[in-house]
Amino acid sequence: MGVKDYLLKRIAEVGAIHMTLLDPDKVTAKEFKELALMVQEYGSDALMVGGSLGISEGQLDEYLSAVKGSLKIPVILFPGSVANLSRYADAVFFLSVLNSADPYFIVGAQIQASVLLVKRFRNLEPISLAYIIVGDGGAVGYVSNARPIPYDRDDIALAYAYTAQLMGFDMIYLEAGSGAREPVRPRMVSRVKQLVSKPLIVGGGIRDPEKASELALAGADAIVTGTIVEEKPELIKDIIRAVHEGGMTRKKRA
Ligand SMILES: CC(C)=CCC/C(C)=C/CC/C(C)=C/CC/C(C)=C/COP(=O)(O)OP(=O)(O)O
Ligand SMILES: O=P(O)(O)OC[C@@H](O)CO
Ligand SMILES: [Mg+2]
Repeated sequence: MGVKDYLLKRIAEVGAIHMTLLDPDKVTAKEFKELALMVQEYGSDALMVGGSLGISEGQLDEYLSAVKGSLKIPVILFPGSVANLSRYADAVFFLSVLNSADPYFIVGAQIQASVLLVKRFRNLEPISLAYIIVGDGGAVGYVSNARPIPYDRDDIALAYAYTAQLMGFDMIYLEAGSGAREPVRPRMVSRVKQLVSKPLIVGGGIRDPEKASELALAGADAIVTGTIVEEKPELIKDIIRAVHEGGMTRKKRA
């Protein structure tokens, strides 16, 4: 089974899945492996690997080849640039920053990456992703020259998300930015989810089980946490459980 189908299957089973984002720029290769195995043990459904700045192709190969074979959950690249590809991953989020003001981040980097995927990385499964930056925006908002959607403008988020669905993206990601002071608001998530049927990923600034559960209940199909596992790994077990419980509760209500 491909990675996209696996994610869809897990979403159907548990209502909402958890994905852990590890940034090779922030941890050593040894810590990377320990954290990846730890989140797998606690039930995280997939590992995303990326960062906005500071990762080289050689570093990705080194970190990922060291976990290949010992991880059962899929490794999905979350590239901050065309250089962030590695044959040791299972899939790549083929992302487009829909609300960037610079066409390079909407389609320019992607045409460069597409050639590499055909010529050098045939084993990577591309999963197209509409990446919509909200609120704080974090490093990714700055680097991709995004015009972040204000936290309270559900109507604009909805317009972007529905556009993404019409354009045929596999998945939609509402991103407040890594380490955001405030995550995307549950009301925005629930309004987008009411209209859009594509899997909805939510991330940025989610630091506790309560917020994770609230967003899963509001309609997030996948919750991403990154910074918390680097800073307070002891919290991750409860966050993963909260996502799955929130997802199951929403599924029962539906
Ligand atoms: C489609 C392919 C293969 C490449 C293009 C990739 C593009 C357009 C990237 C531009 C947008 C960008 C910078 C995305 C970064 C996504 C990401 C890894 C976010 C998480 O990083 P952060 O955590 O925000 O940043 P830190 O480095 O501060 O942790
Ligand atoms: O690091 P955090 O704040 O968990 O954000 C994760 C992810 O949404 C960033 O791309
Ligand atoms: Mg980060």
